[in-house]
Amino acid sequence: MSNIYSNDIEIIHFTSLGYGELRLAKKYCEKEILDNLFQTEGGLIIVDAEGEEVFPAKDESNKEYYPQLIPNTTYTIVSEKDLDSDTEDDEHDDDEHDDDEYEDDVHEGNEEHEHEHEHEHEHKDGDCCSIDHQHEHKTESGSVCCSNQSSKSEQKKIQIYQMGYDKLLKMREARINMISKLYKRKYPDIFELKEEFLDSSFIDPIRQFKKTKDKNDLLKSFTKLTDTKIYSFRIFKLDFCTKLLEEIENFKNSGLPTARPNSMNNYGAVLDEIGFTEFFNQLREQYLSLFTTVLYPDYNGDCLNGHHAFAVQYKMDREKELGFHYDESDITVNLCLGSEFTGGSLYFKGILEEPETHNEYFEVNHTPGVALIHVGHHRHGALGLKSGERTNLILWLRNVNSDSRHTNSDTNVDTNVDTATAAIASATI
Ligand SMILES: O=C(O)CCC(=O)C(=O)O
Ligand SMILES: [Fe+2]
Repeated sequence: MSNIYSNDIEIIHFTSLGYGELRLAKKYCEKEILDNLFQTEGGLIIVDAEGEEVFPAKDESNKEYYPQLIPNTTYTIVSEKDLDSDTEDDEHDDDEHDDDEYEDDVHEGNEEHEHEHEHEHEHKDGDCCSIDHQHEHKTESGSVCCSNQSSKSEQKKIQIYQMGYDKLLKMREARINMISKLYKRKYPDIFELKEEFLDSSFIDPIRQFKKTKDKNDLLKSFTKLTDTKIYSFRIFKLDFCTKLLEEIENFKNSGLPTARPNSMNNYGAVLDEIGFTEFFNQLREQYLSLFTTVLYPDYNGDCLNGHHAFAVQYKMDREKELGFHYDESDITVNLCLGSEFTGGSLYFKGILEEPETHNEYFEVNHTPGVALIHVGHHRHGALGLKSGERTNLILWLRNVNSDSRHTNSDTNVDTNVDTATAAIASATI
């Protein structure tokens, strides 16, 4: 695996059994930091690609030592606690064969989003309560009292899901804390949204609309691309896009913990984790919602109250394309930040819940500074990059109450939605 970081810092890749992946500079790979980032609570086990346990390890005199981790290598992190609960579950599970499939999902996957699938699975099965209800109904002892009707095995599933979800939240919190303490921002002034960042074609119609209340004024700078409600428009001035791109690079070169932006894209960064949550809350509340209310009232565009903001990156020697999928959002904004590239166009093939649109094929090229807006369940993918490097800012906008998969009762929906489910999968089709 080549080193993807431009300033040659030594990066270690970690995958955590069932809890996602992380990249981290070697200089941060101390035991305490790994314990915290992976919430192993002291029971850290590090396994190399050959399945050898490299930590805990003992030298000839039986003294425990911490290993030298090799850059550009992937290690698996396991916590003793997870192994313990795995064993306990197995012991109690002998008479509950119905649960086997579920147990496999929980403990053997290595993607955060597998929790998401479990959640979907529960809905398909007609479970009585969503994860958020479980949160609310949790008793002090941690047991779930969701419904008298739910069977013991269902309750157990819920508990396991809940534990995984809580752990994902804590892991996310640990990353955010570490980043807020150690990250040296390149452009500190861009972390707070200012009107001067906005392109005049974005802000002028808004000013006009506030005077006239005429929706046609608002939509003046939107170009309709398809009858299936794909539009293009500008949001930020180009020099802001360049600064944001440089900030993302600066963050990646810091070697601080970077989680995958979602379950499909391997490269990029979660902007909410590096300090942009309030920025995008304001962009959504004060500006984007005006447009989505008019354009997408039937897709929750009039009641958005949360987001997941991330950057995706494509480069010739690593990820070049993105498979066919739909987003875990109500509305998606996709803004090309640059820099120089050919290829990588997006293609769209109809909205998931609207079969009459499924024979659509619409391709659109990216232009730095230009954003696309589309229905989250509009099925799409990205064609292969032909040269250069492409970075896009993606905003998954949501009404967090409309679908339990999007909700997170631990966070204030008006200030930040996302989430452990930042895991939140784009679903592959
Ligand atoms: O590559 C792109 O611009 C699209 C990314 C995307 O569809 C996604 O992250 O959900
Ligand atoms: Fe997508």
